[in-house]
Amino acid sequence: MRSVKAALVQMRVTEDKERNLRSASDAVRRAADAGAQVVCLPEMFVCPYERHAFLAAREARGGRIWSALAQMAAGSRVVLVGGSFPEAAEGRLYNTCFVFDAAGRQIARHRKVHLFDIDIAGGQRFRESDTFSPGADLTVFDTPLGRFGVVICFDIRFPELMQLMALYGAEAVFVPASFNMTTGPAHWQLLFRARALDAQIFLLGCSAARDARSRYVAYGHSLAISPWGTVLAELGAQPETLLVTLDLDEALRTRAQIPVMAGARRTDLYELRWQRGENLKKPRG
Ligand SMILES: NC(=O)CCC(=O)C(=O)O
Repeated sequence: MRSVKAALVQMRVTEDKERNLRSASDAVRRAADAGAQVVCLPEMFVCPYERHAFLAAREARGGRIWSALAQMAAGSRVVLVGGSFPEAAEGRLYNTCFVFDAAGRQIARHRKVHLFDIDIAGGQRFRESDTFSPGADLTVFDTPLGRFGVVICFDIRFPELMQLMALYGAEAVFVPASFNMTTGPAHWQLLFRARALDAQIFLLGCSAARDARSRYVAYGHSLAISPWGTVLAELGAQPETLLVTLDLDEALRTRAQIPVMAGARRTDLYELRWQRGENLKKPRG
């Protein structure tokens, strides 16, 4: 069995960037001490989920946040899916996740592809595109533990993205996230289970802990779903770290038994294709 121990850090996010970095670093260290090999942080783990906070916390690659993440990975000897932070680049801002190997080297970068613009009558309203530009990459990366993918929060609503990552060999996809109190109770678990089944992969969603005093209230409920659609573990709303062991061969077993992602697709009738595939590893057929 090719097993991987993963940790999802559902941390409390405050206005204080340095305090958030310390909380993240302590949690990564504790997760590594508990045996985690890959650790994921939440979307925007350095600042509250609000436009003014995004602007105040923005930094370039190589800055304080990026360097702190690299140190966390190297110091704890884990693969680190570094949540996300407002990345300043090319005169724009992106909602970006950097991934580091256990030596602290950057091995992937995902800029959120689908920006969170919703307007629900009597419920949550948000316009992420007022602040951020969208990314344009499908992010699949190799580690000594297996081939993984990363998307950010609202990206989970787009089944094509997860299926494409599965075609490009991802066995587990990490999702730094921050759902809210309108769509969280209604859609969070359902979306993760649906996407895990669509793509026949492990899906791991890592949210910030809920803070009822903040303007944007995160749902919490970080969770891990198997390629069979089973909820392996799910947290509540409080700060806590979820530890879960993934049997990566389950993705292959599931595909062999129900060949949705392995042979049964009618590619003579329809096609699933990443338009900018030149930088990606070969798809699995
Ligand atoms: N931060 C986000 O992208 C939130 C996505 C969300 O809440 C949703 O319903 O989708």
